[in-house]
Amino acid sequence: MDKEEQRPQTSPHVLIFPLPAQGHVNSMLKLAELLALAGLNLTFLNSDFVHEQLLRHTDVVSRFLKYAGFEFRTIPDGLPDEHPRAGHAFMEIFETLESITKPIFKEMLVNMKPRVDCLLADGVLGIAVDVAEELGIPIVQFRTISACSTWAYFAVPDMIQAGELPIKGKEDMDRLITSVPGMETFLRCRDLPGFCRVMDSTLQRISEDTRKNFKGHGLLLNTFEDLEGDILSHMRTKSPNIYTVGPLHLHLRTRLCDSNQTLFDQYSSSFYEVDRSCLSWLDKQPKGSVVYVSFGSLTVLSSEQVFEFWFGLVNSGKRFLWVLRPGIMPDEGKNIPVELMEGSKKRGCIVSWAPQEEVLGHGAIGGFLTHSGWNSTLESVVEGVPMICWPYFADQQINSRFVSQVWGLGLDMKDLCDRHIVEKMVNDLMVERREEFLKSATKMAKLAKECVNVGGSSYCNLDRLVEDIRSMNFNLEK
Ligand SMILES: O=c1ccn([C@@H]2O[C@H](COP(=O)(O)OP(=O)(O)O[C@H]3O[C@H](CO)[C@@H](O)[C@H](O)[C@H]3O)[C@@H](O)[C@H]2O)c(=O)[nH]1
Ligand SMILES: C[C@H]1CC[C@@H]2C(C(=O)O)=CO[C@@H](O)[C@@H]21
Repeated sequence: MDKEEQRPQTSPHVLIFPLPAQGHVNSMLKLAELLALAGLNLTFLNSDFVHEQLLRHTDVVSRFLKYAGFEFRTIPDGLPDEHPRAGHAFMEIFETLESITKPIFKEMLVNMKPRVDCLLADGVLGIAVDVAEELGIPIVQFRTISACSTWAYFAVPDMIQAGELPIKGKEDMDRLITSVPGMETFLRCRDLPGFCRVMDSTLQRISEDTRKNFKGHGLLLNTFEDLEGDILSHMRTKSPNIYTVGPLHLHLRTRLCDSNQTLFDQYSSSFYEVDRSCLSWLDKQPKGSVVYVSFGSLTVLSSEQVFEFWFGLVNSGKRFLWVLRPGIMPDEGKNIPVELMEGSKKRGCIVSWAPQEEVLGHGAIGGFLTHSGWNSTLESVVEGVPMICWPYFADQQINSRFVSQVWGLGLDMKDLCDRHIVEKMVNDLMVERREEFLKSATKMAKLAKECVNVGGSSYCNLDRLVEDIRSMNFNLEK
């Protein structure tokens, strides 16, 4: 039987379309498997480039063969293969998604068999909302960032109207912002999503896409009520139908174990070769003694910045596991000082890409120096690992403010890159304030697990989403 004949005929056909970026594909694949477990027919639309990386570095495509109604399709993202797809240059993808991908996507939807009954699109893909409207296809949007950052982006027009944006230079960065409901007492200019620092077409695009998130059949968020309930209550005054279904990686693990599948086999959806040797290095380290350092898939650092972090880590005297992703440091030519080489030999392990979920779950990890990408933040929350936050761009600035100021799960190193500060913050997190942070991190980890267990808010919201998608297909269920 070919794929079409295999699809369960009484289930709606949902097309899932993530922004072609690691942090979006990771969470969308978790969601896709959860929906496949619920028996929906699914098409997962990757960019050609992303799909090539997944085929080269993972077995994720073969993993989904067990779901009868599941199919991968691909589409060009419009960028040349050699494009770095990282740093601020990543934003160029939005131009080619609009000019090249959008017409191909529309044509694909028109001709797809079976027809697509519902689009489940990335909340930052305005092109999907436009095409869904043109073709009259129901759409649910999944914004892969935190509720707090989504809400801040939603408020950008209000901040402009109130004269709170643009930010008026370095001396203005600690001014409190009062136009984001629920954040009036702690949100400074410097904590706004990074794109708010430059009033350009990028901010306008994301702000407009965010306003679209609050239209359509509903908004999915990879978060949970106990973490962001206060902000979610404000958001629900503008969009009553918000499904909090996260933490998705834990939610999937829980449901697979509940469905008596073989114990959840950790699978990778990485765009890079995963170096698992760091796990055996961790096995030799004392409990809670290692700082894990990773800045995600899009961050780009100068060699000066890399050396400031490196000196700070070595001078802290703590053990560290550091991910130096291919392309993170474009000006790689600098010579590495001998004291860094010596210090790293004694107490460090450096890899190009790690099995991060397993690393954060390893007993040797005592802290996480992170860029505050939302998946990394949730993965650290789930494992009860305190964080030092060094945001690079986008939603990361506001995530780091909530981690430190609202949730009490770590320290905010925003806008600083100095070896002495790195050293001090590592020691504060791992020694001086260790018990304080471990107490709040352990409590939040417990709440995360309760939300994805049977009867928990995220568990119930996912069931509601599946039923709502089914009910959209009135002509299938009678
Ligand atoms: O060595 C590594 C490093 C990271 N990861 C994984 O890669 C993902 C990284 O995602 P995230 O932490 O969200 O960071 P980015 O890759 O930077 O994600 C982009 O997308 C996110 C979700 O929209 C945003 O929150 C970020 O700001 C944005 O940069 C996570 O699942 C990690 O577990 C690995 O598997 N191995
Ligand atoms: C490069 C970033 C532009 C916006 C995207 C995003 C979002 O707001 O959904 C978060 O971080 C990045 O993945 C994207």
